[in-house]
Amino acid sequence: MAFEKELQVAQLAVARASILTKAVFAEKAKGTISKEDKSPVTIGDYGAQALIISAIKHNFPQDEVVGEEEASSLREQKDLSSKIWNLVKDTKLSDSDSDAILGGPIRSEDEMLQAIDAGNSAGGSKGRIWALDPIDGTKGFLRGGQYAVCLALMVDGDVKVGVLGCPNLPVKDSEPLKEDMGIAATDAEGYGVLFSAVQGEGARSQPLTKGSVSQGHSISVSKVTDVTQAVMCESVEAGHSSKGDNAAIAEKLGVTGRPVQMDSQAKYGSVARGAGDIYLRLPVRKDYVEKIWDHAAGDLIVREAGGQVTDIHGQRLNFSLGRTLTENKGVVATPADIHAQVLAAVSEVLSAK
Ligand SMILES: Nc1ncnc2c1ncn2[C@@H]1O[C@H](COP(=O)(O)OS(=O)(=O)O)[C@@H](OP(=O)(O)O)[C@H]1O
Ligand SMILES: [Mg+2]
Ligand SMILES: [Mg+2]
Ligand SMILES: [Mg+2]
Repeated sequence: MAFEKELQVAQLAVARASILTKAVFAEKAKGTISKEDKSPVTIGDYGAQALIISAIKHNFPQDEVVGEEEASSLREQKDLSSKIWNLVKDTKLSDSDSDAILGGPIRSEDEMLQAIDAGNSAGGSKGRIWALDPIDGTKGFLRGGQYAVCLALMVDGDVKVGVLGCPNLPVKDSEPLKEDMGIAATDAEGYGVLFSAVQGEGARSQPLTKGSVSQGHSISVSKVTDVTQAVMCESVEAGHSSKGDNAAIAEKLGVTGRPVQMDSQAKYGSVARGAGDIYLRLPVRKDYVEKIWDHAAGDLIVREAGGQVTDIHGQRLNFSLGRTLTENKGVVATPADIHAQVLAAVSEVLSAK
């Protein structure tokens, strides 16, 4: 199998970081992390980024990382930094062999800050570059809803490995999508999924555990042929995707059900395993440019599951241009069989505006 080591490290690193994000959420729920400590999401973001980058650098020292967060402001906030360090130093996988693969614990607070800083790659079309979103769907994380820990490896600008840890999604692939699904599910029985894909080798899912990873099982997009029966998913935040355009497209397609709103790349995971059929992300503002870490893992996972992912103009997402998707606007992710039909409706609605 290609990229076997990379896949294993990525899966374990995402699983370990998810332990931290769940701990942060639990502390917030208990009130141990208060608003004065900055938002819990900041603590989770930095902590998860540090853990994942240190695992990548331990195994692949030459690789670069495009990470969402950077540590310069954290260096000036000593209290916040030591709070994050207290969580990071104690976060480990319960299986010690698996934890050792990641290089074991980070050794010092300074090393933690250095790891966060190492997410500063400019990206591009040359070499091995990881794209990392330590918490995608920060709003969802805060409300106890969907969020994802997202990691992808690109080689020469092409996504080769993608991993999504979704702590609040149901384990069962066929569970129908619901808006309140997994609300504050942190560690509840039956919740937490780890999606993965390697280019050319299909997409898989398995329970997101605290210990180790397995082969998982193969997943595929839904076989929906009658688009009127499709389940659509969209962002929760109106500022991230145009709800009005989405509704107009649904009407044009004759889709009868209401769209399911969920935060984060959990939408890509849901389409990849056929729990949802159509993910539309329609630009709200002309000037917003999508970030590669918000899409790289999900793009590969959906395509490897038999889906098609393009922007609103039908172009593949181009991850080789730097930290952003400068050539693309919006996202249309569906099973390959209905993509042309959905894209046609998207074009009609958007060009009529
Ligand atoms: N204006 C605008 N348009 C499009 N996208 C935006 C915009 N502003 C922010 N973002 C990015 O959206 C990421 C959150 O993902 P979703 O939009 O899928 O989830 S949500 O339902 O809106 O929370 C979110 O990722 P995180 O910051 O990791 O949460 C942002 O990178
Ligand atoms: Mg994000
Ligand atoms: Mg994020
Ligand atoms: Mg953010």
